[in-house]
Amino acid sequence: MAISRRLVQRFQWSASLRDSRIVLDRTWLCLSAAALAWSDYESRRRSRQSFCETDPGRSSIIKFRVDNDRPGLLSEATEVLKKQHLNIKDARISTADDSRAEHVYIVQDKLSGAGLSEDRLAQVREALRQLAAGDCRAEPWPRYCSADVAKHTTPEQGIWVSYKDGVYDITKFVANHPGGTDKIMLAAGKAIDPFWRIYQQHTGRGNALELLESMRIGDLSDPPQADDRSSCPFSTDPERHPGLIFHNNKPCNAELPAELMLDAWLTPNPVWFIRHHHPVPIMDHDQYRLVVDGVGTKSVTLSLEDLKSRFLKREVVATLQCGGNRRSELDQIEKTSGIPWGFGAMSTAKWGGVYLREVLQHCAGLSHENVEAFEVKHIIFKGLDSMEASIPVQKALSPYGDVLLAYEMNGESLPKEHGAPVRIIVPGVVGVRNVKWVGKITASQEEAQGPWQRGIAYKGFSPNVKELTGIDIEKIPSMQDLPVQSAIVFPKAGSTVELDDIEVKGFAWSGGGRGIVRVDLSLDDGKTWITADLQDGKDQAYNRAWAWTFWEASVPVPDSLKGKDITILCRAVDSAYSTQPERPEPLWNLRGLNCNCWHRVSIRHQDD
Ligand code: HEM
Repeated sequence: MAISRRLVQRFQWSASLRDSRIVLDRTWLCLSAAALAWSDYESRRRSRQSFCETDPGRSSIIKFRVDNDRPGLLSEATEVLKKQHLNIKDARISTADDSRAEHVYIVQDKLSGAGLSEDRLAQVREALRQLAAGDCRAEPWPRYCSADVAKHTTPEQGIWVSYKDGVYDITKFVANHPGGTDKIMLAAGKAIDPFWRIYQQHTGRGNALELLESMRIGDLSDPPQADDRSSCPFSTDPERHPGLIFHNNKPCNAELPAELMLDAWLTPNPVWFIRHHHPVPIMDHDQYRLVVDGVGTKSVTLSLEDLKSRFLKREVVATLQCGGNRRSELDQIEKTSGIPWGFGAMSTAKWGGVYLREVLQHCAGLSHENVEAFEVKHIIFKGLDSMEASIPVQKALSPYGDVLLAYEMNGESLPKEHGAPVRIIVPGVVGVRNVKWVGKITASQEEAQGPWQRGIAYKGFSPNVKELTGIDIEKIPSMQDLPVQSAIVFPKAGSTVELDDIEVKGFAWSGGGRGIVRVDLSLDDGKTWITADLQDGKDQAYNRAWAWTFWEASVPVPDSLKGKDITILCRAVDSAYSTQPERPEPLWNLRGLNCNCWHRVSIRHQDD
């Protein structure tokens, strides 16, 4: 029976850990990619050109087909392989409806770091046969050279890439790539190593390496030389505050720790959350030029000094939140794809700069008449790091939209980390539109290009959508305003409280400038509620409440819960009387965006 039809269950070794931990991988991406990769394996093997029967290559494949699979056989087999002094780079099982199964192990000789000679393969085969009746084949992993990889650049020929010493068939994965089809296709037929040196989020904490390994089809006979560390594009990134919670460092993605969140309504600059897509660009402020152009404008070029001297300085207090904030809660239902943020991918600052609308209208001549006449719909921001995003022209030009070209943050010059010399602040709108290090602003009839606007990165799908083949992504609107949000910051999950009243503190915020009208807390899963006192941020202007509102409450512990585990939950209501949904399950989406369900914190009450 073909492997594709019976690949219903798959275990994957984390190649980087190489320990005995088996990871049961249920991600949509892995499953579909793995199923397809393995179903294609046999046919590719038959047609391969440069497979060398005698050269052991860098790894070997052990295929162990058993008639009667049983629980624990995988562990027993891996023990046998370890005793044979093998590194297990990957392990998978495909099971049929009956009790037959095929175990596939990718192994490497511990001593030589290479695949196994014919003699060693025979020994391994014999050792495995002692475990269960069935057929055991051991063979070298197919070997290809870069020239073979280069021949595979279209869906018809298969889209292949190489990474270090591996060759991968990514044909079926391309449409599901979170960074967009255009970006991944840049590497079709090539080594992805140089691309991943820039986008190092792939080799950080996420699941990209595991995904890639699931698509492996062979070894690369002429791998690129090891990275030249001195050319690391991140070597000039700024020093970072050690108190941040780092998810990645290249590029940096770090969140504000809960312990520091409520210390000040304006988050201190050094502990502001960081969400980068690239290395931090180095920019001499005297050389900085901002180009403003596009349909309905007369093109202008402005220096930092022009912005400071030719326009009134404005100040706006705004909270920014990443669209993936609280993604880790959705990951608990089923792994999504992206940084597993807690609730700290948001922070607040007083931004100083000039109104974008004043630059567009008074300097570049983008009047309301021109917007109508030239059918301008979007304002596109291009960052010097090659990030690109856009917002609707209505938001950019609204006298109440408060979109800023910011050169100050909390009274200081904008730090490099946060976009110096100039960044965009789009209050009330998802963080990714607040483009840092902005070099060009363009009025356009079209949205910005790229994965962060048109790709899947910031688009919300229904919980049913687990893979994107056949879905017209362009038709799904990209995120702009964010929904109402709140979280309990204190007490911390897992802590113990002793008093009869629990002091609970947190924040609430909503997109689109909608203020917070109420925050409710419950200790009995929403049967009864206590209303919190709103603190800093409660008096912001109608529909211009761009910053978060802090809240606190003293919640009496009922006798029935004294001395027990208690789950505290909160939900906020915004000025549109929209409130947070109860459960995360109906919010689950492929990219893990917009998680704003009731926030729950479990603690223990200690009764004296
Ligand atoms: C070939 C195998 C590849 C795999 C398995 C892969 C996988 C992934 C995954 C899982 C993510 C989400 C990461 C996260 O948000 O934490 C991602 C994002 C991304 N990928 Fe890839 N990728 C591949 C190739 C590439 C290539 C060759 C490029 C560039 C030319 C690229 C560019 C990007 C970009 C720009 C993002 C978005 C990063 C961000 O928003 O910060 N990827 N990829």
